[in-house]
Amino acid sequence: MSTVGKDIECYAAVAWEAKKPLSIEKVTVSPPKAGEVRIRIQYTGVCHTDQYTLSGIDPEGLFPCILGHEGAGIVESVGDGVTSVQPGDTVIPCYIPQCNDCKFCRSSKTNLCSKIRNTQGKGVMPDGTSRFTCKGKTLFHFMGVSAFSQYTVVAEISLAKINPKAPLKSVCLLGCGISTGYGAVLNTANVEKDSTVAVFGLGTVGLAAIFGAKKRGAKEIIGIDINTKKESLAKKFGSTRFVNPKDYPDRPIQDVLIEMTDGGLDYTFECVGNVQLMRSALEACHKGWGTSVIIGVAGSGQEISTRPFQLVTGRVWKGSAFGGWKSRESVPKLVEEYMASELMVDEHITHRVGIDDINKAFDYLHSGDALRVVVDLS
Ligand SMILES: NC(=O)c1ccc[n+]([C@@H]2O[C@H](COP(=O)([O-])OP(=O)(O)OC[C@H]3O[C@@H](n4cnc5c(N)ncnc54)[C@H](O)[C@@H]3O)[C@@H](O)[C@H]2O)c1
Ligand SMILES: N[C@@H](CCC(=O)N[C@@H](CSCO)C(=O)NCC(=O)O)C(=O)O
Ligand SMILES: [Zn+2]
Ligand SMILES: [Zn+2]
Repeated sequence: MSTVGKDIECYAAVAWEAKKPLSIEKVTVSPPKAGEVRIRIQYTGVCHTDQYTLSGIDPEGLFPCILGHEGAGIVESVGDGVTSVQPGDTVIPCYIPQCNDCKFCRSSKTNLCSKIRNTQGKGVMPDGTSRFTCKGKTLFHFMGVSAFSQYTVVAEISLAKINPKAPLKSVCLLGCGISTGYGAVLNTANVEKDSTVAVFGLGTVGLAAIFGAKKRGAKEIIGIDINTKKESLAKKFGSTRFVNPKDYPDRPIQDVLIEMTDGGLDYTFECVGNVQLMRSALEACHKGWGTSVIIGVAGSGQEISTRPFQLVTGRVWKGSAFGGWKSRESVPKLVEEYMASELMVDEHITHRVGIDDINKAFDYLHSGDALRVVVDLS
C-alpha cells in the first residue's frame, strides 16, 4: 500500500531532553510539503556534534528533537514542485544545503548556503513547522536532517543524489565527518605538496584531514591526540609522526611543535572543539605564512584568543564548515571517489549497532575506542 501523501509511523531515537539517553519511540512523520522530500533513512553515523548537542552545550540545541546528520537513504515521496529527486532515488541529506540561488551559493568563496539556515537553526522546516510528532508532542528537527529516524523530511535543496550502487552502510559517513576533515585540507587550506601539517584531535574528522594531507603530498603530517590508541590509527591514514601533549606536561604543545618543525607548521587543523587547543594550533603555525583551520565545534560561551601579534606576524586563522564542499554537487563526487577506492571510508567504522542500541553508540564514543559507529535503521 502506498504511503504517499499519508502520515508514516516508524521508529526514531528521540532526545527528549539534554544529557539523557535517547529513547526509541514510535513517531509520526507527516508527508513532505512543497519543496520537501521524505526519505527512508537506512544507515546513519553518529558524529561528535550529535553528542555535543545532546550534552546541552549547543546554543542552538532544542529539545525534544531527533538528532543525527550523517545519514543515507532512499526517497519515499516528494512534495509539490520537487524536480531534482524522485521516489526511489538514493540520497545523502546535507546539513549545509545548496540552493544555487542565494548570495552564498552564487559566490565561489563559500559553501555556506543560507537559504534555510534560520529555520534550520530553529529546528523546523522552512515553513516554520515540524514534520515529527510523538505522544502528542511536536519534535524539533536537527541540522535540517534528523537521521536518527527511519523516516525524515528534508528540504529538496538539502539532498545530494548519489550513485544507486553505493553501499549506504558506508557512504552515509560522507554526510559529515569524513567529508569535513578531507575538505578542510583540500578546499579550505588548499594544502600543497611538501607542506608540513599538524592535525589536533584524531577522531574521524582529524583522520580524514590526515588522509587529505597525505593525498596532497604533505612531507610531514603530525597527528596529535591525548589518546595513545590513536597513534597507530593515524599512521594508517597517513601521518608521519604522533605527538601526545600529555608527554609534555610542562610545556605548551605549540612550543614543542615549533621546535620539532624548525619554526612551526605550514598548516594546522583543530578537530576537537577545545578553544585552548585552537590557540595552540594557531600558535604552532610558522611565522609569515602558517595557516590554522578551526573545524572543532566549541560549546556555548566559549571564545578563542591569542596575541594579535601572532596574526600581525603572518599567521592566518580560518574556519571550515563541511570541509568547504558545496554539498549537492560535491557529495556525489566524494561517493564516486570512495567507490573508486580513492577515499578511505570503511576504515573509520569501528562499530555497527541496530537502532535499538543507539545509546551504545554514544557509550562507545565516550569510551574513546570508537571512530564512527554506524546505526542500521533498515
Ligand atoms: N566544522 C564542521 O563542519 C564539523 C563537522 C564535523 C564535526 N565537527 C566537529 O569536529 C570535532 C571532531 O569531530 P569527531 O567526530 O572527529 O570527534 P571525535 O570525538 O571522534 O574525536 C575527537 C578527538 O579529539 C581527541 N582529543 C580530545 N581532547 C584533546 C586534546 N586536548 N588534545 C588532543 N586531542 C584531544 C580525542 O581523544 C578524539 O580522538 C568535534 O568538535 C565536532 O563537533 C565539525
Ligand atoms: N550550533 C552551534 C554550531 C554548530 C556548528 O558549528 N556546526 C558546524 C557543523 S558540525 C557538524 O558535525 C557547521 O557547519 N556550522 C555551520 C552552520 O551551522 O551554519 C552553535 O550555535 O554554536
Ligand atoms: Zn557532524
Ligand atoms: Zn544557497
